[in-house]
Amino acid sequence: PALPAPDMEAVDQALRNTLAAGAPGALARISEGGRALSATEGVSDKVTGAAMDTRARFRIGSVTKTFSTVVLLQLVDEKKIELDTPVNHYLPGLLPDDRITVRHLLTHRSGLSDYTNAMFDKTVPGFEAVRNKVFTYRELVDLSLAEPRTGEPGAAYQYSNTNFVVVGMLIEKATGKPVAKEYERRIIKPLKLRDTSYVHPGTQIAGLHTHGYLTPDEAGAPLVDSTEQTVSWAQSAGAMISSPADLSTFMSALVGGRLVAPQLLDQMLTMTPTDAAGTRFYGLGLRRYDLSCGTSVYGHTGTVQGFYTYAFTTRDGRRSVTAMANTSNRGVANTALGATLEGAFCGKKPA
Ligand SMILES: CC1(C)S[C@@H]2[C@H](NC(=O)CCCC[C@H](NC(=O)C[NH3+])C(=O)[O-])C(=O)N2[C@H]1C(=O)[O-]
Repeated sequence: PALPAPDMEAVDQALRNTLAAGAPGALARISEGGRALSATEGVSDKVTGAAMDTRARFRIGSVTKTFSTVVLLQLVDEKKIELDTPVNHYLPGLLPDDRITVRHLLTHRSGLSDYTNAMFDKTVPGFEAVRNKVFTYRELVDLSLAEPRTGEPGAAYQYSNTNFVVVGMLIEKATGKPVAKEYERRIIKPLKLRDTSYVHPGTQIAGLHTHGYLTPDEAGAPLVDSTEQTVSWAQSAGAMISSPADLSTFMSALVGGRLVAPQLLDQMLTMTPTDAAGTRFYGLGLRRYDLSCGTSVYGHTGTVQGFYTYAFTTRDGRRSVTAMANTSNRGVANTALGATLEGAFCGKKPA
């Protein structure tokens, strides 16, 4: 059934609420049938006062995980990697448990702890300590292995960046190439994503881009411009740069079967619940949200210092939405921003 028209009033109200919750700016871009509806509020640069611009690039954080999953599943299709084979078969001795499989990584069921919890326990000091640092994948995995594991392999969903750092290692081992090359060759070029790039360890966002502002833990403390960083603490788990239009192109191409073989896309879309309400799910490097109007949308969220992103599409890929606020560590901003999805996909609420 065709979706109701987006409720742009509700979308814009969600953006205004996001600013009221502390974001300097927020945007939403809805693409459908070759047309786009956009809404922006506030500023993309607190110094110049430049307005938020849906054409501008920004850091997408963990939406990168879906790009990494696509590359890995293409390698599975090419018989270079098997989903239910232990990671240590490909990377001998890396993990302390031979039972951890490639699939456990993509479903966040490996039990490997997330090193970023300790790394960013104190938000601004943690960020300042790593913003110009360059880590090897191995160093990031070792940070995780220094902490207790969160459970037995396969036992439970427990989100961990470590899983997708290991995915990056698998991609580089199987291809002999840096992940940047594989993203470029397998996704960015074929889809003509002109505003999407994997930059590591450079700290700049090239071209027209939005500034991101990290909200400190201390109430009332000034926001920190966190736009420039290596994102080396995340790499294949979160270092991608993109734009609202490119993310919608990517997500609708993904569900439309243009990136991953049908039987592997089915596995990507095979979801397990991640919340008590039973409206949030995770498959292989992909989230599903069940919205209040009964529509299920597929995509990923991203939190990287100064940017919070939602990038979702309908199962048929006909309507795709990117929403972004240029602050992070501000839970309410994320919650307010999330309401854009309801307006964009569910349309006007019944009176
Ligand atoms: C599961 C998440 C939320 S966390 C994960 C990843 N982002 C990170 O791991 C960075 C976390 C710290 C970022 C920082 N927060 C603090 O420092 C708090 N002390 C901030 O808000 O900028 C990403 O992106 N994912 C999000 C996702 O997938 O939605």
